[in-house]
Amino acid sequence: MSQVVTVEHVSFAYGEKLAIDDISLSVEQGDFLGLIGPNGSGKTTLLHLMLGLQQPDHGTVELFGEPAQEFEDGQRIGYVAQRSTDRGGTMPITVREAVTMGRFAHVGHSRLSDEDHRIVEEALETVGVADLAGRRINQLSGGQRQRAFIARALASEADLLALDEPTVGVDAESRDQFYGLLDDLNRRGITIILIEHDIDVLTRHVNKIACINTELYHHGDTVSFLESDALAEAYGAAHGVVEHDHP
Ligand SMILES: Nc1ncnc2c1ncn2[C@@H]1O[C@H](COP(=O)(O)OP(=O)(O)OP(=O)(O)O)[C@@H](O)[C@H]1O
Repeated sequence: MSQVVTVEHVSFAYGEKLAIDDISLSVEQGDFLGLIGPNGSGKTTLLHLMLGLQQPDHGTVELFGEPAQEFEDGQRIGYVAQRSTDRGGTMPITVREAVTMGRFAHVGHSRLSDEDHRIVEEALETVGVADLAGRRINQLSGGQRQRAFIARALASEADLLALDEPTVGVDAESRDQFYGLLDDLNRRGITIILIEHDIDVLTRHVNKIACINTELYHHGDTVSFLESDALAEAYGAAHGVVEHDHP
């Protein structure tokens, strides 16, 4: 089984504040990995380190067998950043245009071929946004927009999807549909790393869990995670802030 991401003894601090402390883990091809931990426990930071978007202070990260900071094959990775359900930061382009941009990595600035257009249309169909293709991205609901982002990653033929709380602000039904779509993509062999706060939702979909709170508390299959004390330990640890449903 080939390794998609390999993290070895990685530490990272923002100034004096240690955010990631000596974490080692690997993501294998075909994994659907859930990243869980309290607020401020370092999930987004670890994801950025895994994708080569931030450089570790100590330790090494490899992406598809190459040092993450030197990794240039960007179209192999589809990254849906936190808060991308917000309308504000999104360019006023149509869904089809956004998904078509996913093909540019393959063809550079040359003209898209019929095959490229076919791949774009197939990606729109697969995630169920074909009927929204002419709509502007910033006029979609949060759930529709997330699916459009996934379509773009599919059009680029990404084999790793990384999603940071992709369904914040999305209603429960759309969220279930979205995670059903991720299950389908994972069954097709796409490796997925997902940050999601709702542990019930997370454990229904992923097959591996990394539970962190600055340090790694558990990395392994979902069943062994549920049988362990990792969650209580990570949420009880001093680093992060435990979430409450009510203030
Ligand atoms: N740019 C930054 N500068 C300084 N500190 C930061 C920065 N980004 C994050 N931090 C701090 O690093 C720690 C880890 O943050 P990170 O966003 O990785 O956590 P998280 O688990 O993703 O949080 P959440 O669940 O709230 O999104 C937090 O204490 C946070 O305040």
